[in-house]
Amino acid sequence: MIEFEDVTKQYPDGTMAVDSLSLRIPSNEITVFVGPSGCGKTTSLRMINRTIERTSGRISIDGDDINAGDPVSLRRGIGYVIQHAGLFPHKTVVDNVATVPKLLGWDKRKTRATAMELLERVGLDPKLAERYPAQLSGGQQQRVGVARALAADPKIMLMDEPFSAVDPIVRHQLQEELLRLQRDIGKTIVFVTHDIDEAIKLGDNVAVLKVGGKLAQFAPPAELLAHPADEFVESFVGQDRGYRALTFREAEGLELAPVPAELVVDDAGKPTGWQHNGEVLPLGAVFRRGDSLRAALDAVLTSPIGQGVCVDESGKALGTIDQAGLAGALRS
Ligand SMILES: Nc1ncnc2c1ncn2[C@@H]1O[C@H](COP(=O)(O)OP(=O)(O)OP(=O)(O)O)[C@@H](O)[C@H]1O
Repeated sequence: MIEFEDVTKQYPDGTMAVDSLSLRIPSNEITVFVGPSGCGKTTSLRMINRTIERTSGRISIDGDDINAGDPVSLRRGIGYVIQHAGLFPHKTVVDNVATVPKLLGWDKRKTRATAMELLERVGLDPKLAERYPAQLSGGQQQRVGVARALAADPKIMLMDEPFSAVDPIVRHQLQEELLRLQRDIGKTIVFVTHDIDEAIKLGDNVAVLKVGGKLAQFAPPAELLAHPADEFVESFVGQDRGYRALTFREAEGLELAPVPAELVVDDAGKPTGWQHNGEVLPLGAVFRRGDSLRAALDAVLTSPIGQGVCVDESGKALGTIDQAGLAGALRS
């Protein structure tokens, strides 16, 4: 656990960047700092690896004050990923990833094997290993940045707007991959973003900060959406928070109607489209039992006849739900 106790950062020009911040960041989970520009997210993050020193208060990792030891050994246990990846332009991809293991004096073969394994883990083709950063796309560079931060197997990863500089589709992929990776590696991740959707998607817990570096709310995303602590949080999470909250409600309990005759299925029972007025219309999105109500709503909205199809793990149609059925579930 990383604990902030009454932590303040005032820059020499008098700017109060972080004001009496107290919170507990649980181990092996993703905690997101979110808030408008200038609210002190980056300052809070960088105080954890002491690239910015706090003015007062205490920050501890598993009970030990981070100021007790020297910053260099502190940083050895903390990976750091930044916007634009911050890769060394004159080093190849594999050498970028191997930076910290080399500094730690690992033998060459182990270093290279670890670097190659990590590239694969973050979804990069090993063929890219000998390229230079400028020869990669923005999304690929970010993946290398994540691999580099993981190279020395740190317990903690600090990520400062790591996906902000890439287009929305790549950003979505990187978010999905971070969640997949986290299921395997279970690091303590502290992630900074100004994007509330990203915070809600990635965070096990979300800290909403206000300008002046004050903590407005610290809660799991579902709680933030259902019970914003004040008007600031309410306006920050947005007017469509009710819709977003559907992400956290499962489609498990929906009462499905039997598969209708108009649904076209293949030999394996997988739906392929809708028979309607003599033509076959596209299917639209489908959802699974374990998906969220948001996925079920999406299936209803994208179906050409307003019927969302629920499928099992093998993709076989189980039944359907329409707007009325969904509305009933939303009210309950
Ligand atoms: N070195 C510095 N000297 C003086 N003020 C600073 C310094 N660095 C940051 N600040 C100020 O501290 C406040 C918090 O900055 P910080 O970078 O932590 O915010 P942020 O929430 O990460 O912002 P953004 O989303 O725009 O990156 C801002 O008012 C900023 O201008």
